[in-house]
Amino acid sequence: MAELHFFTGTMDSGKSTLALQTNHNHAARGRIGRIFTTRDRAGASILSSRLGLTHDAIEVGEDFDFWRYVVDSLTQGGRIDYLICDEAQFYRTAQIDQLAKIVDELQIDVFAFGILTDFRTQLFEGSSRLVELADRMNVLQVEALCWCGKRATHNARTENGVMVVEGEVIVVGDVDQVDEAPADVAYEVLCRQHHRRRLTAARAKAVSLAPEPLPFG
Ligand SMILES: Nc1ncnc2c1ncn2[C@@H]1O[C@H](COP(=O)(O)OP(=O)(O)O)[C@@H](O)[C@H]1O
Ligand SMILES: Cc1cn([C@H]2C[C@H](O)[C@@H](COP(=O)(O)O)O2)c(=O)[nH]c1=O
Repeated sequence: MAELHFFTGTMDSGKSTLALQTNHNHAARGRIGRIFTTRDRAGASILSSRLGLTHDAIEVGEDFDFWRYVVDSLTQGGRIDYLICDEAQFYRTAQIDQLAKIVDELQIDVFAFGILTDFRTQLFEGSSRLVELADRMNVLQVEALCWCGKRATHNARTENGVMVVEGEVIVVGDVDQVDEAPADVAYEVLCRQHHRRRLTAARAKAVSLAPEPLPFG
């Protein structure tokens, strides 16, 4: 039976690496797949991992129709055994619904990868629908760590080095500054406590270096 798999973790937890490994393992056994992504840091129609691997991919635009794409491919004599879908947090609800229909009606495995929540700690549209529909939800085993050493569970956004909790939901960027991001935007993974307190690594360092007040009075 085909299944809809959702692999999730914070930014920098290895999702894109696992997406490429999954594709490699299936392709190595003669299965034929298609790779999709959207708004990858490396640019359009590329799936990139921080380990240096990249692969051509089909760019998923706002109006892309997975069901139509797969049905058209099969009708034209193509073969599809599985789909790899990276940055799935950015997909629309209707697109996740199409992926579920492809699994159920065409018996094609779908492996979706994405972060669960945005910088405000709210579910992304695509991830929310995947949580509702996936046959299996898997949290990445390689843990990204907060600066304090605890498991990172949340993604923080900084502007000019200061953590923010308001703004556009989608801003492509990296845990280090990247060329494509607005000059002042970056991300940092944090544990929940430090996300709640808006305590990034830089702020924690600044606080710890602040001089003790002198014991007057
Ligand atoms: N120089 C490196 N050596 C070993 N592992 C690295 C290196 N750089 C990045 N990584 C690994 O790559 C992971 C990020 O992989 P990636 O697939 O790009 O993450 P995601 O798609 O979840 O954002 C990091 O958590 C780390 O484990
Ligand atoms: C938290 C958050 C992230 N993003 C963007 C930043 C990156 O381009 C991707 C995540 O990619 P990764 O491979 O998992 O590192 O999402 C965003 O647009 N909005 C956010 O709130």
